Amino acid sequence: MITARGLVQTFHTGRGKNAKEVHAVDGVDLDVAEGEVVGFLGPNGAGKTTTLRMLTTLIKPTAGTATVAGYDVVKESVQVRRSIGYVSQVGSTFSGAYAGDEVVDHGMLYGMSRGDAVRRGQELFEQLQLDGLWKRMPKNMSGGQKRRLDVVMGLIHDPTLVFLDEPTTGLDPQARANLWDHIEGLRSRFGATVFLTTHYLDEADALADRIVIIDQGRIVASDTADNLKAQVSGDLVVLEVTADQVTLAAERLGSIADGVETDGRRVRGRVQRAGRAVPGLLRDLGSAGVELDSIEVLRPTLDDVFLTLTGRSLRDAEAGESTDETEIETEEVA
Ligand SMILES: Nc1ncnc2c1ncn2[C@@H]1O[C@H](COP(=O)(O)OP(=O)(O)OP(=O)(O)O)[C@@H](O)[C@H]1O
Repeated sequence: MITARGLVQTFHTGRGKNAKEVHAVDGVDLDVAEGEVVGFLGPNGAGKTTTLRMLTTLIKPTAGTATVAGYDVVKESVQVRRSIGYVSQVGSTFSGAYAGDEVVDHGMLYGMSRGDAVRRGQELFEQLQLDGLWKRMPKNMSGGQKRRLDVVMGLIHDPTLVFLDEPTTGLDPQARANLWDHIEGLRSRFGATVFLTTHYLDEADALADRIVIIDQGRIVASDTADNLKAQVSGDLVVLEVTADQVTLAAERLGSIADGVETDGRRVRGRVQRAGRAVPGLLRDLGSAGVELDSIEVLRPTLDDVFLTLTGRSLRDAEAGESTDETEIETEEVA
């Protein structure tokens, strides 16, 4: 459904001695199969939206090639646009009209008849729990309702491939969970292929069959969440013991764990497949005379994966990015 080879997007910002090249996307290869739900994960400024904008034909790649739904993003951009749904980060509704009218107009832009657009629009309103809001202006909707309306706009023409750019950013937890259900339904009910960007780890974890991680314009990993976690981290085992047993506990944990650290009465270390290793560890601790106050086993998170791959945590990576933003003067390519 999506194939990209060596995709590059270089922005030129500033003028004169302030001129600067921003390598927003720096050689991205992607393969997304039909029916897959792929989560495109990375910190702010990693290049997610720029990649998406190239794949949805909104900007031309500086270099590299991509086909989407079988069409070349540069030479056959019209066909690409007809084949995809796109829910942008900023949303696509114009707040001065009724929601239903906007949706119908949008469908007609894709060549649907008014009758079909109304029928499909009403169906989607119902499925996305927007019933009763057909004659409401988007500006009078809640954030969650507006976001779901964006999703309706992206789906009105029944695309088999849907791009969602940070679909749940800014939503409260309940609205997020609700939208997750709908995104899951895109595949289960409509058989759609879904490519979504996010910087929420739990979102990628919950929704995606496969996670592609991008950092500084380059893909640093691509696999299922489970495989990514299994490859890089091991589970974190945390023991709590009395102060006089910390050294002994650390020594015993050290026999099966990497990177053992102590912190007050806590001893922690990373253990491969802790589920299998912990019973033996408990016996070992028992025979060494260590009495445990508690033991906790924490499965690795995608943040651990990111940390292992890049040496930074996703949150730190984001904090580091924000100062850059103000310097940038926009100069789009296409
Ligand atoms: N039109 C533009 N002109 C100049 N620089 C740009 C432009 N668009 C994006 N950039 C820069 O390119 C880099 C990648 O931006 P992009 O929006 O693709 O990141 P992102 O991963 O989608 O981030 P976010 O999660 O914040 O949306 C950033 O450094 C950004 O500031």
